[in-house]
This record gives sequence, structure tokens and C-alpha cells, in this order.
Amino acid sequence: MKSAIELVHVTKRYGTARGVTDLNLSVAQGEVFGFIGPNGAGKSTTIRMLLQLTSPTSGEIHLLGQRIQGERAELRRRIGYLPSEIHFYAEMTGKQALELAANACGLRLKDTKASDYAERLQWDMDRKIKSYSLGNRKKLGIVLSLLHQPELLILDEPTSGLDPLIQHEFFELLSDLKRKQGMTIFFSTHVLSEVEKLCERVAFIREGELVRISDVDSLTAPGDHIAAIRFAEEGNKLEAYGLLQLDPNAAYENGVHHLRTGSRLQELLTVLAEKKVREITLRKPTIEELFMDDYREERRADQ
Ligand SMILES: Nc1ncnc2c1ncn2[C@@H]1O[C@H](COP(=O)(O)OP(=O)(O)OP(=O)(O)O)[C@@H](O)[C@H]1O
Repeated sequence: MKSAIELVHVTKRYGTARGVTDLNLSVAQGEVFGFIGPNGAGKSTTIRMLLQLTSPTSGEIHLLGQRIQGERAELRRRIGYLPSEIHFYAEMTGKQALELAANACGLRLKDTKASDYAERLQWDMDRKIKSYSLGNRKKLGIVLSLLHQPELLILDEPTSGLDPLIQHEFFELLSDLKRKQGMTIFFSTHVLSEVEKLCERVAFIREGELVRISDVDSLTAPGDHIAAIRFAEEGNKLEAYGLLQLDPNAAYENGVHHLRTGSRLQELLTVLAEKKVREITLRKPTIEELFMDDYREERRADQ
């Protein structure tokens, strides 16, 4: 399959300061790809390079089959971008802002799908921008980013300010765009649970380096669960019942034993079969928890 984004040994330095270091990444056309990392990890730097707002210090970037080198206005027209913070002329209505943007792309607003998108997001484009809540500004930004039917959509922290219902509708819209138009979506966030809902693959970036790229579905092993157990017998049983041997990070809090089974679910069940259990819940680890594991392992390796 052709790639929509290809980073080859991409490094960006700001003077002597780190931006990102030796990124290698390939996003296929039509893929929804999550880009996750804490503040300062290098997400915005990477996005700025994809948008040709800044150049890499070294390495190559290919977008939609073309290498970025110098000014590529034609390529930019095929890309949609939703910035994390959006600023508009306050006295305009949303519709006027859309008209301005449509004209700049050589389009007439009524020939675009703007009103369909606005309806799906329950956004009233006739009000003045100065009256907008954060959520409404975001909605304007979303519609603007989609106005010219881009092949590649780059979203920087797209859901901040959206309430859960609208967020859900926005994700449905993105899934439709992928399914019906084969749009590639590159999605940066530090709200890790979002990528579970939307993305097929995810890359974790930290301190400017990619630490992991993985299919969202295969982030956890089949039997891997987070268990919360309350035994009939009171008190901390982590040692006595051998739970620390199953998971060295197991913890006891307010009468509940928390642990992660990893590949040892069967062993946990054997322990439980011999004890009186009052309550138990099992759930899959979230991406946050998986990410924490990467941190822990690295910290252990550093020590
Ligand atoms: N213009 C700049 N000049 C100097 N250093 C910069 C500049 N932009 C970013 N950096 C540095 O590059 C590193 C990566 O920052 P970046 O903004 O890309 O991270 P981020 O993952 O987008 O974080 P956030 O979620 O906070 O936006 C940081 O160490 C940051 O201080």
C-alpha cells in the first residue's frame, strides 16, 4: 500500500535544543494514525514539519508520494489541518470565515459540504465568532480543515473543548471520511484513550524519540487484564497470596488488590480458586497504562 506520510531519519534541532531525533515512521493511505506523547514530546514539531512550516535539520519527509523540499503549495492544497488553538476574526460569522477560506481555495462555499458537516456537529455557523465557546471555535476549525476535501487530514489535539456527544459525532464523521473517501488521518493527542476509539495504529513519542509503534488491537496480549480483587479475609494479601510474584507492581488500596495479569491470567485464576473472593473485576489495560509500562521499563533499564 502507498504511504501518505513517510518520515526517514527525521531530526529537528532548535539551535542546540532538541526538537525531535531520528524519527522513522510510515502512515499508509487511508489509515487513521494516532500520535501520542506528553507535553514537550515533539508532536507539534513533527506536525509543523509535515505542514512545511518548518524544515527538518536532517532526514527526508514524503507526503502523498512526494518529497517535501522547499515550497510545495500544490501539496499543501491536498492536506487539511486542525490546529490545537484556533484564532479567527471575531466580528465575522462562522459562515463568513468559511466563505473567506473557500474563496482562498478557489471554491464556492455552497459547493462544499460545509453545511452537512455543520449539521452533524450541531454548529450554528450564522453567529458571530466573538460569541463562540471553545467548542464552537473547534467546530469552525473542523469544518475549515475539511472544506477542500483533503486527502490527508492532520489533527492537533482535536477534541479539547468538545463535549462527549459532539466528540462522538466528530469521530463518526472522521470514520466516514476514512471509509467513504479513503482519507488518511494523522491525529495527535495526549488524551490516550481517544486513539483507542479511532485509530488503527499508534506511535508513542517521548523526549523527541519514537518509543513504540503498534497496532491498537495488538497493544495487549489476549489474556492481559487489570484485576481488582477484594478477598473475604481482610487486610493486605499481596505477599501472603503470592500476588507480588504474579505482578511486581501489584498494589493494595482500601481493601482492594490491584494487579496486571500480563501472560499469567491462568496463574491468577489458580490462586483465586483456593481463596475466598468477595469481589473481582477484570478489564483490559488502557493505553495510558501500557504507556506507563514503557516508562517503567525504561526507568528500570536506566537504573
Ligand atoms: N520554536 C522553538 N524553539 C526552541 N525549542 C522549541 C521550539 N519549539 C519546540 N521546541 C522544543 O522542542 C521540544 C518538542 O516540543 P513540541 O512543542 O514539539 O512538543 P509537543 O509534543 O507538541 O508538546 P505540547 O503537547 O506541549 O505541544 C520541546 O523540548 C520544546 O521545548
